[in-house]
Amino acid sequence: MASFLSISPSYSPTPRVLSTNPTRISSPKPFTRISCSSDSSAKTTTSSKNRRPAEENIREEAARRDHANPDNGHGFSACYVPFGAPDDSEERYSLDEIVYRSRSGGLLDVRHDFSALKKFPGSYWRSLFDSRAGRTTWPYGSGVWSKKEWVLPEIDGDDIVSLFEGNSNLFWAERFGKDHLGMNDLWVKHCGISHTGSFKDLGMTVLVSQVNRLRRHLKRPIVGVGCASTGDTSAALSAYCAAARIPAIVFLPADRISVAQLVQPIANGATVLSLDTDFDGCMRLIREVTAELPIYLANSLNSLRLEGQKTAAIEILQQFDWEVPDWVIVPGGNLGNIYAFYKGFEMCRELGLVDRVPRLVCAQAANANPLYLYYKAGWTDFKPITASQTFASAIQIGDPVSIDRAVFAIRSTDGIVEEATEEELMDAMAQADRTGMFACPHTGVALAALIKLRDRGVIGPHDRTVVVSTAHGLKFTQSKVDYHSQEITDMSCRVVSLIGTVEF
Ligand SMILES: Cc1ncc(COP(=O)(O)O)c(C=O)c1O
Ligand SMILES: N[C@@H](CCOP(=O)(O)O)C(=O)O
Repeated sequence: MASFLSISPSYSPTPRVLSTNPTRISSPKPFTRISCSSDSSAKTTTSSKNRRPAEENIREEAARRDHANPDNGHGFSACYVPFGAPDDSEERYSLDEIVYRSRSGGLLDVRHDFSALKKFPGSYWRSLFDSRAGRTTWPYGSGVWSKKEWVLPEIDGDDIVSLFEGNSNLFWAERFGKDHLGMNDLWVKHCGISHTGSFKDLGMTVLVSQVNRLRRHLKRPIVGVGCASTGDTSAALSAYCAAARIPAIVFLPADRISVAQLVQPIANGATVLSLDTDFDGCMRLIREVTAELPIYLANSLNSLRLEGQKTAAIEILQQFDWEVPDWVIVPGGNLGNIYAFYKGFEMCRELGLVDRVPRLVCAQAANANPLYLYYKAGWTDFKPITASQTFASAIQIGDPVSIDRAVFAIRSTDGIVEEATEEELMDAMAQADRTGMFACPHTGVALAALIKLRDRGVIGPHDRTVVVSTAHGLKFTQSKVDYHSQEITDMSCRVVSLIGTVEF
């Protein structure tokens, strides 16, 4: 397999543009990095053992680089449109507007100007993204901002709030695939190896950067950013807001998130409200609060988040050297992420980086399965449910805001929705741990769905399959303690590891 971090030995920040139509793509002069020595605008300095003057930081260096190359924009742009709107829809909003819903009350989507992006062939984008991967150049060292032109093309690098998120591990799950599934090409995309321990960092860097732009640059009177959360969105929001000196407020369902998750926003100095309701109740409340007060909404109802999350899909293709896997399995709750994956894959197809998209599987806990029920009913008559308690507590959601986005993603990829009972997800998680993982229960849901699809022969032994691990197991240790202590009512805990003390 190709290494994700492999940079061509003759690394050049100006990728070679292969074009069959040189007139359309004439001298794109893309993203040139200016070396300090040749840049007359650089400050004079006493020492310059690195590529930039000693007193300059990487943000300032990037600003100088952009200042010296004002044509780097290439006219890339994006705006909000109603979700599913035709290309010529007149309803559209600047990303600098504060708007979460279309005129008819439906979802919004961020739409990029594909005619501008298509001026460059897929080979150009592939080599541009590859040249930036895993480096430390501001802001492209981030896995999200390495795809800046496809994310928020117009934001100034100076407004970006990044903790160099993304570039997460995609590893070959050799033993789990072999021992439990008879598979030889099973992979885990570990989005939980991340700054706050979940994939939410990918979307939050984008949303908080845009808020930073609105506050600093455009002087909008936004007093803070708020979200409802089952524990991961709140952690990511708090971290990015703390990094940017922006106040954050988080609404959490009392007693339904792990201690590790709860302590994250507290440590980051966010205002934490623990409410006597479930996630869906917290979501209703934050929507009311953000409609009334100058507090910006950070949940994935806000389509900006998905622009960051979609980069995990692009990264998977990049890590496979732009080969497309057959299946990608994503645990679903509020259902923004399954659409984000679809969008990332589909953009790569439409812009010529790859020639097809993988089939998507959305995996839900049986105790919180509104999408699964809808799928089983042949997509007729969606009914929100009251989700029951599940060890996969971050997806205990009965009324997902992105239901329409998820249906679109599944239908467009000939996808599947599967569910996992508590016993199935906990056993799958424990089995995975025995093969060297330390999976979270949500990843257990995805693995349990995979086991079922293999048992039914839907996924073949040689199908290249990616399971998306959405959070780090260390955030959910109590579920593992309960399992291995065999303290769970009505669960046989058949993959238990004995816990005991030995006296010497
Ligand atoms: C760890 C984890 N996995 C999966 C999900 C599901 O993602 P989505 O809500 O985008 O469906 C969430 C949050 O909802 C989560 O926190
Ligand atoms: N699991 C999420 C639930 C909220 O989802 P969001 O993507 O709409 O923010 C969480 O961690 O809060």
